[in-house]
Amino acid sequence: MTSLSLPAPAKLNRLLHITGRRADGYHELQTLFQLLDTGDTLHFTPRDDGRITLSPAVPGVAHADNLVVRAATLLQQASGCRRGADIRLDKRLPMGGGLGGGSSNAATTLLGLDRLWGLGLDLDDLAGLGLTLGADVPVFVRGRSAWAEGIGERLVPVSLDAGWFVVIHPGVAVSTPAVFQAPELTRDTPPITMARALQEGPIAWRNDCQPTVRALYPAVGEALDWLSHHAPSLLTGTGACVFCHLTQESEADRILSRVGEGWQAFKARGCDTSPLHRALGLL
Ligand SMILES: C[C@](O)(CO)[C@H](O)COP(=O)(O)OP(=O)(O)OC[C@H]1O[C@@H](n2ccc(N)nc2=O)[C@H](O)[C@@H]1O
Ligand SMILES: Nc1ncnc2c1ncn2[C@@H]1O[C@H](COP(=O)(O)OP(=O)(O)OP(=O)(O)O)[C@@H](O)[C@H]1O
Repeated sequence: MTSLSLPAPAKLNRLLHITGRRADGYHELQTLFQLLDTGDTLHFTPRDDGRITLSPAVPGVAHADNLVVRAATLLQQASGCRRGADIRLDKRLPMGGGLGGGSSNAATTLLGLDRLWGLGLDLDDLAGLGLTLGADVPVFVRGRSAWAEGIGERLVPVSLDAGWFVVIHPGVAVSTPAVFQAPELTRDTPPITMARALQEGPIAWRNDCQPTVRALYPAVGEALDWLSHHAPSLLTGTGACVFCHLTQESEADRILSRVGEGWQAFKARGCDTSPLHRALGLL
């Protein structure tokens, strides 16, 4: 195989409950991951000398810290593969946006290089490797919108009401560790069953991080207030992005045409199966 171009889609957390805190400081969550048909694109070309190159560099992220490079190196170590790759990353997703951009880049790298290097690892192996890179990586490796528990690694595929989403980035980067360290964060939401969450539907869905993020980042609150005038709106992950769900594309276009300057906004379609897995013929 000479080269491979693959999507790295975004996710939204349509519900996010924090149900506890583990001894290692990580938080136990219940969440509904919604995959989107929009995201970054990665291009992989094999090398025989074992080197991993990445271009262009992601501003503010050192080469060795980039989740693409970390995923590629981890895969080399886990498989004993001596091949390398030149990787190009077309970045569209905002960083620190709660859209899982870095995690999705890592998942696409794991699946892309597994294919390019002919390793034949299965999705269980790749999801296990991915979890060591970040809590959001496994859902992108498995490629299905899902109900998730644990720190995001116990996944049950679900079919969500796909429709359209308007996503607004209010121009601030939110630090995920800072939100999870905030003393006032709700950490004791009683666990619910997946069946109950799905039965209650979007009207009842909320994000336990939202009050803390509103307090720490007023710009996020402003975006939420503005979008809520058009449709019920929520924070995704730890932010900074906020979103609303719409049945018609024309409603999304109408809202987008009114978004003021200073905010980055886009529309995307929800999907139950990842564009990555469709591109690889896996689902
Ligand atoms: C909030 C979510 O976006 C929901 O999808 C994810 O749980 C965050 O996943 P992520 O960005 O992949 O997070 P990681 O890179 O694994 O963790 C970043 C930091 O956030 C905190 N963290 C993250 C996830 C979690 N369940 N509990 C935590 O306390 C930890 O301090 C961790 O050091
Ligand atoms: N390839 C990458 N793309 C984006 N961020 C990266 C990448 N590699 C490392 N990072 C680091 O990871 C951090 C989180 O980036 P990411 O785009 O995944 O945020 P996020 O959308 O808030 O993710 P999540 O929803 O998983 O919390 C960035 O601030 C950056 O320092």
